[in-house]
Amino acid sequence: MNTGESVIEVSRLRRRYGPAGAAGFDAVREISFDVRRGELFALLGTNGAGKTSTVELLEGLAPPTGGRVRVFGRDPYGERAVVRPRIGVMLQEGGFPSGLTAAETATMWAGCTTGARPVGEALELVGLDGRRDVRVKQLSGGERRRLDLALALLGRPEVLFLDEPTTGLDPQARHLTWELVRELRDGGTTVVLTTHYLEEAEALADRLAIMSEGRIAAEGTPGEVIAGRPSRIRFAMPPGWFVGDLPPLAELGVLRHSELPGAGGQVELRTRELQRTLTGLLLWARETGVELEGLDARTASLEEAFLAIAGAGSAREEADA
Ligand SMILES: Nc1ncnc2c1ncn2[C@@H]1O[C@H](COP(=O)(O)OP(=O)(O)OP(=O)(O)O)[C@@H](O)[C@H]1O
Repeated sequence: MNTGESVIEVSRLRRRYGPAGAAGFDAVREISFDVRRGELFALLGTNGAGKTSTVELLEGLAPPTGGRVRVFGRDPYGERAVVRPRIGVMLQEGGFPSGLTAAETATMWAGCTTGARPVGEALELVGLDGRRDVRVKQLSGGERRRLDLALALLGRPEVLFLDEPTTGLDPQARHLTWELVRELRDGGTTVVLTTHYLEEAEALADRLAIMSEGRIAAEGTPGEVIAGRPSRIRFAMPPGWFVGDLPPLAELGVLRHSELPGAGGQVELRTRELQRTLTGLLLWARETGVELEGLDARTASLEEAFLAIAGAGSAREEADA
């Protein structure tokens, strides 16, 4: 359903807290990206990277300090009355009176929503139809998250903002939420997701951006973001054999190798040419009759890419470059 048309356009966006000068803080530093209609776009980053500060600008909750944001071609802050009815926002902890039931909460929220879908339908979408008469305070944490999602869906939004939608959900409820989000996306809803679960981004996102210190450090499809990271090969050398016995590693395309401490001759190789390195290694093993125990080869995961890009693993990964 991605039509190529941009529904969110962000250009050199800035957000600063506090006064100009050293006393203030630049949380969002000239970031640019587009989100296309029908696409699921994930915003990732470590704590404090600037995700919430960015999303709040997209939702029209605050004006940017600089740059430009457009949703449906409109200014979400200056033209909030036009933009707000077309977006759905799943808040972290909706903050509703906990004495109300799930259905009463949704009914109250529907009263503030233009063209709201029936409350029963919204609760059914998130699998809470059987819990409609339960008070919010008696819902589990995961059920409350799903109620937050039901409220965001009441207005049949064209653009849905999901902030950590599966935090506190058990694996089954998480997968149900993923299915629902996919169905919404397949039905044409544009979704902007912030999450700390990298497997969630990998499972759902058409494209993603990784924020670090207020900037976008990487952007693209999950495959594109991962592609730049080296793959990993692990095995154990049999007794009496050493890394120095392997063919020249640089000729096999190995960027870096390490011998894992205390792990019985475990060797780890990093390569951007997995097939070439692996072929060379296996040919050598056949020629010498060596058994590479526990041989394991894998392409980088989004988590590895994230750790490298967002900084936590930067020093080590820079050595690969
Ligand atoms: N109202 C505020 N006043 C001053 N600084 C703020 C304010 N809100 C956020 N910040 C700072 O801006 C930076 C970005 O915060 P933000 O909440 O956008 O990050 P985030 O990526 O959403 O983090 P998290 O994953 O922890 O939710 C942080 O350093 C934070 O301390």
